Parts: sequence; C-alpha cells; structure tokens
Amino acid sequence: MSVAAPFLELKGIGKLFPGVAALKDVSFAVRPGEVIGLIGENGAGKSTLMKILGGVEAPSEGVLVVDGAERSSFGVSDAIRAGIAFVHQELNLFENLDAAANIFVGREPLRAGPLRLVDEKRMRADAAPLLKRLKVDFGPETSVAAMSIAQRQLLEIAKALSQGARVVIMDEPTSSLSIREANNLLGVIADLRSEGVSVVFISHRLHEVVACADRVLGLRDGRVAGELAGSEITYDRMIRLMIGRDLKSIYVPPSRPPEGRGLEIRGARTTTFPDSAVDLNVRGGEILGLAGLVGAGRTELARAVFGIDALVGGEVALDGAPLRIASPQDAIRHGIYLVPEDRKRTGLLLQTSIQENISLPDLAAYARGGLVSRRREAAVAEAQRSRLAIRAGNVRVRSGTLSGGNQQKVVLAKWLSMRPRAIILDEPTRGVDIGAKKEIYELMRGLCDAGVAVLMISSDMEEVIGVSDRIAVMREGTIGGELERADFSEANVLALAVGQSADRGSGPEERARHA
Ligand SMILES: Nc1ncnc2c1ncn2[C@@H]1O[C@H](COP(=O)(O)OP(=O)(O)OP(=O)(O)O)[C@@H](O)[C@H]1O
Repeated sequence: MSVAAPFLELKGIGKLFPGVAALKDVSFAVRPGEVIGLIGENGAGKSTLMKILGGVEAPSEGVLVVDGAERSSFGVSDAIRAGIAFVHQELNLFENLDAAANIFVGREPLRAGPLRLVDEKRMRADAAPLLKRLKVDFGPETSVAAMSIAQRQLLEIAKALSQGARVVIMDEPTSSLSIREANNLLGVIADLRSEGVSVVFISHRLHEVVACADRVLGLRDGRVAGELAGSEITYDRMIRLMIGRDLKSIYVPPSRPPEGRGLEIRGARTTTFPDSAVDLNVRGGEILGLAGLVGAGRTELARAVFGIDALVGGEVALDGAPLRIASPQDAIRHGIYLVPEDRKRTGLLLQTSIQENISLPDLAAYARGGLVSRRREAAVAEAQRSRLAIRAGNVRVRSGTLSGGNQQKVVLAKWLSMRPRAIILDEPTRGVDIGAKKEIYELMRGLCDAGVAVLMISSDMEEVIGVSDRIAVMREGTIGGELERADFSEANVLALAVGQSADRGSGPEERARHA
C-alpha cells in the first residue's frame, strides 16, 4: 500500500436528502497510486459519497480538503481541475464522434489561422499515445458508435488521463462486461496504479475487489463500517463489514430433480442473428444458466421468447405444447415472464411508487369491485420490501429516488410475487448487494421447487457457476455448448464462449456453490 500523503480528504461528511440521511460523519482519504474498493449494501451511500467527491452533490456537513487546502465550495469543474474523474455506468460519450474527438471534446487543438478549424490530424496524433498507454484494440479514428461497452469505458479512462486525472472513480465498471473484458479492466487498473493514478472501485462483485484493491472502505447505512487493507481484504471480511454478520454459502442447491419438459426453444432465430438457430430446453424445476460474451445474442433471444420482438424462425413450447407468442401479453398469459436487463427502460416506472410497480403486471389480482385495493397492494409490496430488504422510507415512495440496486430489487419483487411456469431473468442481480443476492437466489430456487423452469442470463461468472444446475453457453446467436455441474469451470465456460471445446471430465470445480 502507498504511504504517500493523501491529496484528497473528506472529513466528517454528512448528506441529507428529504427524509433520508444518505451519509453520516464519513471521513475518507485518497493517496496517490492506490486502488480503493468502496463497498456497501444497496443504498449504503457509495454513489452519494462519490458524487460529493466529484462536485456533483454538495455535502450537508463536513469539509473537503484538496492538496492540503480546505475547500468551502466544490463544483464539477473544481473536481476536474483537482484531477477527479468519473467513469460512469451510463457512459458520457458522443456516439457520432470518433475516439480522438471524444477525448478532446471542448479542448480540441486548432489549426493556425483565423477560421479556428479543429486540427484533426494533431488531435488524432495526441490521442494515439493515450490509447496506447491503455493497450486498447481501437484507434483514434474509430467511431464510438462502433465500440463495445468495454471499449467505451477504456475511452472514458483515456479521456480522464488526458485531463490529468489523479483519481478515477469507477462505479460498477464491470457490470456490463464479459468476464474477459472485466479481467482486462482489472489489468488496466493495476497499470494505472503503477503509474501513480488512484482508482476508487465500487463493486458488488467482491472477488473483483479482492483482485484489485489495496484498501477497502465499507459503508453501512451511510456510516463508515470499517476499513480493510492488504491481506485483510477477503471475501468473508468484506461481507462482515457490509452487513455486520457472516453470510455463509449464498447458493441454494436443488431439493429435487427436474421434471416435465418445461420451456423448449426450438430452432429459434432472432432478427440480430437470422442465420443462427437456438435450441434450448429448460426443464421444470431447474435453473439453466445462459452464459456467453456480451453481444452473443442472449438478450435478443429472451426478448423474442417473451414476444417483445418477433422470432424470424423456430418455436417456443411449454410442457410440450407449442405456443403462439406475438406479444408480452401472450407470453404472460401462458405463464412465461421476463425480468429484463435494462430496468430503467423496460423494467420499472421511475415516476411511480414501489407498490404500484410491484402490482402492475397482475392488477387483476388486486381488484375489488373494479377498483385496485391499495391496502392489498401495499401489503404485498411491504412483504416483498422486507424480504428483499428494499431500502426506502416506505412502499409509496417514487421508485426513481431509490439507489440503483434497490430499483433492481423492485423489478424482481414485481415478477417474483407472481406464479410463472417459466421465467427468464436477464442479469438478475446486476448492481445488487450480497444479502439481496442470497434472497434472490432463494426466491429463484423456491420457484424451481414449485416446478418452474428458470432461465438465468448472467455475465457474472461466479453467479453462473454458483447458481445454475446446468449451463448453456451462447455464441454468435447459437448455443456453443452445454455443461453439466461436474464440468462447471470458468475455463470451460470461456472456452465455449469463444468457440473452443470444453475440457470435460477433468474434475469438478464446485468453487462457488458450496464455498
Ligand atoms: N436525489 C435523491 N433524493 C432522495 N434520496 C436519494 C437521492 N439520491 C440518493 N438518495 C438516497 O440516499 C441513499 C444512498 O443512495 P446511494 O445511491 O448513495 O447508495 P449506493 O450505496 O450507491 O447504492 P447502490 O449499491 O444500490 O448503488 C439511498 O437511501 C437513496 O435512496
């Protein structure tokens, strides 16, 4: 760990939102060249703390010290000048510009002469070493529209470095990356550290925090719960820091073998991959994990099965009966549900209360004489809120004011309060804390034990291996291979994802499930 003096200090920070004390008496320092893991349950205050550091929110209490000087006001431009940069989950890049133009937007080098034209050549030449430093696989002239999320993140980091960033704040940076891209990002973080740039790494994927952090700050209910350094940074200690107690295995094995034909997807072709077909069977009472690289066509398949998009070929059957699914209403009528990946766009009404969001898909069940029974609605929502520990003042608050992970819990509560025959969960625990993950896995297993076919799309390797009864790996719009538990391993999933064959029979890796 670095022993240099901190260049950034937050002292006694408090932050009040109407009705919520998001932070209470938090002190925190950043030294050059250290990677700090920032952990805590959903709603613990991590994003709020980082927004204060980035000048986006003003603290209600406490002081900010930059290079030894106390700052009474600290806005976004002050933060940029102080060398504080964000790599956002929702990336802030211009799609229609190339990499170089995005790096230098607002600071473009100009050609000599009165016209003040942008010197494109110089801009690209200046961008090249920055991109090289991050070992990216695209050039200064690559258009952002053509880039993957992982490439866009690296471009944001390049932009931050060009602005002289001394600390880069990454909020859940790997949640939309494939395992390979996530490992690459961890390598970039290590390089930044060795160059003296600090990183604050917020993640609910604790194995990544173990892999990259020099120091860990744990928040609980807006307060500092403790710090860990070096060899103290273990999975178990981080859990204790976050939730104040131990949490042994979070995975629940099946209580009985699968039965019935369940959900069958036969020869399914989507508009994204019209020339490849998917054959997949999820039996009643099993959890099939659908792994694959980002862009392999998993979300497209889920959307088509659920009737959001049309299948261009093939069919879907439930317990042997072929179904006609032309819309989500059809799917729901047959008992097939989808918990979507993009909760903000398709999963949750942000202006609407938690309780109305939860009752929405099944309003008929809450009706009394043609009117929705708000009491019944509130009772169901309240039960789900306590089961999933949704952090909110009450179930009537607008869903948009919740922290990201708590919004995800509301989406899940909405679907899990119903009785599906088959359910597709697309990245169900993205951004969700460890305690809620356990609850969600238990709910999934509960559905299974009631005979439901559960298809879980996940890019979280630990989750895929820990939760699934079987794994199918998707690649370029088709199934690259399937794995039984005895052959579960990170290497096998990755091999199938890139078109190689799995190494079967080399011994089970039951690492995650019964750890
Ligand atoms: N603009 C706001 N208005 C009202 N409450 C807010 C606002 N922003 C945050 N909060 C509340 O402050 C608390 C802390 O939220 P924050 O987003 O910092 O949590 P987090 O630790 O980043 O959570 P997650 O892991 O879910 O992202 C939560 O209770 C949240 O509902």
